Amino acid sequence: MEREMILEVVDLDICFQLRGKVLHAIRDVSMELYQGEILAIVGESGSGKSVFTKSFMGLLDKNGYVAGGSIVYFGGEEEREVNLTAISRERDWRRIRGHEIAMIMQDPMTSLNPLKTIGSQIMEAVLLHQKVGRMEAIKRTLKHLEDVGIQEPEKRFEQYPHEFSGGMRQRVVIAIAIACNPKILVCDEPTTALDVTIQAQILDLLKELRHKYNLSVILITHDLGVVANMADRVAVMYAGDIVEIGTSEEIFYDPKHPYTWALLSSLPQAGQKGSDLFSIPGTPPSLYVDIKGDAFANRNPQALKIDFVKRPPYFQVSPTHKAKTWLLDKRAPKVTLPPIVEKIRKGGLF
Ligand SMILES: Nc1ncnc2c1ncn2[C@@H]1O[C@H](COP(=O)(O)OP(=O)(O)OP(=O)(O)O)[C@@H](O)[C@H]1O
Repeated sequence: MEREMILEVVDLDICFQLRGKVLHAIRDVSMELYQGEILAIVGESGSGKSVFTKSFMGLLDKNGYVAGGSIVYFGGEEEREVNLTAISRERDWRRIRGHEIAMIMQDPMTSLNPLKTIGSQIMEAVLLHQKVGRMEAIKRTLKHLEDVGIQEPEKRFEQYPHEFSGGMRQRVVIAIAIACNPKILVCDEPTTALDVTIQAQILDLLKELRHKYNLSVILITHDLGVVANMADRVAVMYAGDIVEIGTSEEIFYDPKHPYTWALLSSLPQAGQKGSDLFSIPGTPPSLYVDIKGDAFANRNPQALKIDFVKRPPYFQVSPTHKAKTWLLDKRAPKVTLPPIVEKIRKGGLF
């Protein structure tokens, strides 16, 4: 089946000006997002996940700017293409933000107004984005509350955010996002602040809603474990670049980039104690200087000579899978896979 593209990013570069220096946060990134899919973006803190997705909504901090490349959105009114990188006026961003592309942040309290009932906050979004009258807006608000799994919606409508638990608040934030009728929902670490069991419920809810509302979901997380049962595709981000992208199966069972191996190796395994957990040695390179070669080379025990000299291009592994690593070059030597990667390949972990 032909998948319909909803967003296409080509050769995107994003920089920040800071105290007279330039930080190159997103380095030449290309990516496609398809209608109705869940794409997870995983990577360590500082790898650029938030900056990348904020650029789709005109939410970069004031000292940030797109230095090159394009972001094209295909779902605009009357299916018009919109070049998001060409938007500069706040008024034009407001037509996209929320309405076409909505975002859910880690801490629901930052997006809720503590002084307004949750019903009125969802209803505001309905009135603004769904162009209906008051009575219909109330009906739809109650329906959205039900859709996000909040029971007794009539009673809950009148309550304030402090009367909700953390997980319930996140459901309210999701209801507000849904009420804006977006085609893309960006979820930035939506469950990090929640208990493990609640985390799973929120992720299940997102899975359910993407079908109900035909949403494309971008799930940002630093935890590869979260995405195993959730995402259709996974993009692995390192030092401002997507170094590997593929279907969930491909990333978990046939990963190619040493950074993806390292992320998989740091997943907690059954029976492991805190001190046994593997953490990736070293630190990512500074984004203030031009990075030579493969940005992961200095942390990669199996790095080749060329990794320190020349940036790898994408090597296509399958029609849906590609990775930027010289190990995929025909001339590269065979290397041994880390034990956990071998174990997962043999079906030992998921
Ligand atoms: N306003 C800013 N000025 C300067 N640098 C910035 C600014 N905002 C972000 N950065 C830098 O851009 C890089 C990418 O940051 P980003 O927040 O996207 O990372 P992340 O992968 O989302 O991390 P986390 O998981 O911690 O949220 C980091 O080096 C960060 O310090």
